Amino acid sequence: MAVTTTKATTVKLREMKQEGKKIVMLTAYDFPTARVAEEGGADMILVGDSLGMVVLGYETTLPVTMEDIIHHTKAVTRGSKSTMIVADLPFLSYHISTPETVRNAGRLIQEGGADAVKIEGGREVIEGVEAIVRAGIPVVGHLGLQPQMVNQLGGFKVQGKDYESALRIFEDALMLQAAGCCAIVLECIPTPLTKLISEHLDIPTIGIGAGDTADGQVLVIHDMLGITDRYMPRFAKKYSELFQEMTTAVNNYATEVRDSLFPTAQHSFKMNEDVLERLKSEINQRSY
Ligand SMILES: Nc1nc(=O)c2c([nH]1)NC[C@@H]1CN(c3ccc(C(=O)N[C@@H](CCC(=O)O)C(=O)O)cc3)CN21
Ligand SMILES: CC(C)C(=O)C(=O)O
Ligand SMILES: [Mg+2]
Repeated sequence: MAVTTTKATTVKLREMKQEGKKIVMLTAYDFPTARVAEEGGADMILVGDSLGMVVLGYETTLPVTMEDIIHHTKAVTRGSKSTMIVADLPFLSYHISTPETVRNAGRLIQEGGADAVKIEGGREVIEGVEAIVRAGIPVVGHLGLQPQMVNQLGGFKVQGKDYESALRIFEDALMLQAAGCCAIVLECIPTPLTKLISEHLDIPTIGIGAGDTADGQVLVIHDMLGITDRYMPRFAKKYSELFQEMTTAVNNYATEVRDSLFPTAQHSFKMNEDVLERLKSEINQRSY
């Protein structure tokens, strides 16, 4: 049975912040991860473009397309009925024009079945955010480390450490709230900056590598379950070692097959003795 009984909404998110209740967000990319996130009690699921890295094996999130996100969002919505689902707007889906931005955000809702969309960026995406919100689509902002900017940043690095960049992120957060965002993800910024932003906003902040001063937390499910054998960001905590567990299971299966220990009667099907005898004599008679 689902732990979360009522689906989080934009209104509920604000209430949770006011009541000091931390918001729990987790990524999911398919039916089983959505089931686990929902049954585990997440308030929100993010179909992140990180799927390009943890599911599709790319080096960055840049190759991820609208079709990829829609395809995976459909699987996630089939796996979770009572959790608010946010889908990432992928690279190039909101950079060309405002009409194209609204169209793409709308596709994530209409085709994917998401409840809200997330968009990376600050002042440069305000026009797009306002237009999406005007269409009735809840928007989550994303500041600090914006992985879609990796080639300009020269790597996945902590942001907002100096005065100028910290002030810029702070101002961008206020502008995103004014533009109608229902929450803002803060990625890889110093904890004191997260605190300042969270205190000055009415909408909740959701941190990843942003310390304990955000109004909620988000992690990539493959990181926290330990499903990946790739590098892990330092901020990601492993609550399980599933890659190791799954590899051991595969290894045990391989050994049992090679040693003829699997399958046993338990995993096999019987045939009526009479039927078998008739079959054997018929095969003999026809001399196959
Ligand atoms: N598996 C996975 N987990 C994530 O959290 C994640 C993704 N993929 N892909 C999209 C973005 C990219 N993210 C990342 C990826 C790597 C680091 C990382 O390695 N950071 C260094 C610090 C780098 C520095 O500041 O010098 C670290 O040691 O954590 C950080 C964020 C977060 N997101
Ligand atoms: C890291 C989170 C915030 C994200 O944007 C993603 O998973 O794509
Ligand atoms: Mg993302």
